[in-house]
Amino acid sequence: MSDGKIVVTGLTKVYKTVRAVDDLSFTVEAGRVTGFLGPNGAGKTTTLRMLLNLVRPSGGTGTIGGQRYADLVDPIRHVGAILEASGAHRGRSGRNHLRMLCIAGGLPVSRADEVLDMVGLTPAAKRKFKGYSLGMRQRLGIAAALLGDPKVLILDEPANGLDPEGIRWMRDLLKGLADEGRTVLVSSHLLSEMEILADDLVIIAAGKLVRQGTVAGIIDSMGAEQIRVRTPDADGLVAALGEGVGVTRADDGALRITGASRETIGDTALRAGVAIHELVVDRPDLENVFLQLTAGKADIR
Ligand SMILES: Nc1ncnc2c1ncn2[C@@H]1O[C@H](COP(=O)(O)OP(=O)(O)OP(=O)(O)O)[C@@H](O)[C@H]1O
Repeated sequence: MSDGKIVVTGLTKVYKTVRAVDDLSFTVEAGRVTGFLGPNGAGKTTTLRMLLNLVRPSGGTGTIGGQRYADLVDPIRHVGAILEASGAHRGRSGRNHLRMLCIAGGLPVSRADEVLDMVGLTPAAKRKFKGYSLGMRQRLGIAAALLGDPKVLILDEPANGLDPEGIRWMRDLLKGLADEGRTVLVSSHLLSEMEILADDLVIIAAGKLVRQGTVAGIIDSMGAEQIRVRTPDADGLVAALGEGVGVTRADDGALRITGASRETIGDTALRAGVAIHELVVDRPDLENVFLQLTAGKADIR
């Protein structure tokens, strides 16, 4: 595999009555965490499964490092994936589960203990899988994905079932893996978490691409930042700010100002002798942007 870039071109999956994925194209760069977002039924899981050769596309292609997954030699050494809360034999220990995967993948069994350590499961290594909590199962899934030290990670809802400490751990782990130059493609419904975790986003709805770009770029594209100001002399402030500044008065009495920075507003108020009781920068958050971009496309098809 030359690089870890994922390229999806015109990917399509038609089930009998449903176009689950519809002429979808996007790219995912190495060295970055890319969030894969979409409402329920948007086609995320189907897309990831097509990339991993688990679902046959009706059209289009998905390649990883320039090759289709099916053509990769030794895929465990190139691509690690979690597609659902990891399954394992209920009576088998986490360590033995991983050792069996090592044997199946032609890896030294000592690798099992290394990845158990990476995901913080060493204390539970000998415990049976049936006694694992959902969060521990997710960690075991990540451990399995990391076995072959892959350049590319494809993770469907990896934070499912994790508690806040587990979510933070996952964030640090995935960011660290991307910093090492790996490609990390991760689907999630946790938008506030994605806003912190991801560098780039691919947003789909009803099987089609809605937006691709950096997190900041996508949020900024949905509207300029606003400054919320409270003052007992709104008219005085508006007059002092002059032309070229957009001001709306919110129901709660605050002014919402666009076209002027907080520094300009503060300095102008000082010069005009206008008291300021509150001055807050309001950026739209990813949740708002996501809901705007996918409005009406959340789809039970
Ligand atoms: N095997 C299948 N047979 C028929 N329809 C399917 C099959 N798998 C998925 N679909 C349909 O394809 C569409 C996309 O499903 P998919 O699971 O890929 O979406 P998703 O974005 O992962 O959704 P969620 O966020 O709810 O997990 C849905 O309408 C779903 O019902």
